[in-house]
Amino acid sequence: MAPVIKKGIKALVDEANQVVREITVAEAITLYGKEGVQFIDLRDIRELQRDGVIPGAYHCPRGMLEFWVDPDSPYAKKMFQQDLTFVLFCGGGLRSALAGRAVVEMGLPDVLHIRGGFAGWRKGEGVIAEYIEKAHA
Ligand SMILES: O=S(=O)([O-])[S-]
Repeated sequence: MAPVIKKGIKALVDEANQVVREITVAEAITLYGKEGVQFIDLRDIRELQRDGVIPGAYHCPRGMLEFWVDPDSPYAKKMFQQDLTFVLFCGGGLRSALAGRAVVEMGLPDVLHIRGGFAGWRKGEGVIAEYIEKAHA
């Protein structure tokens, strides 16, 4: 028998959106490129390769976010130890809600996420570019 899911994705995302501020694509476009604002791309690498990227966004796969944010983690990244407004996005705005909630609860002070994610950004004619593989030295 299939397990009974007591709290589904809709409830989880709705709850997350009470904790992390969701912004529209139009708001995100006005923030894009501003000093002190860093876009964070939570999508899987295959999504970047297939759909393209927002230039300047920092790629942090969803599964690594909490580990990269916590300075005490062995995987901590300097990117998240800065006083920045972090604008999270994923493919459609669901993963970024859950991710945003997690890092707000961890103590990151200034976190937003984009409603509709990359798909919404593209529809709203936000800047996108082809993904370019980084050369590894
Ligand atoms: O998390 S998602 O909205 O990209 S399916």
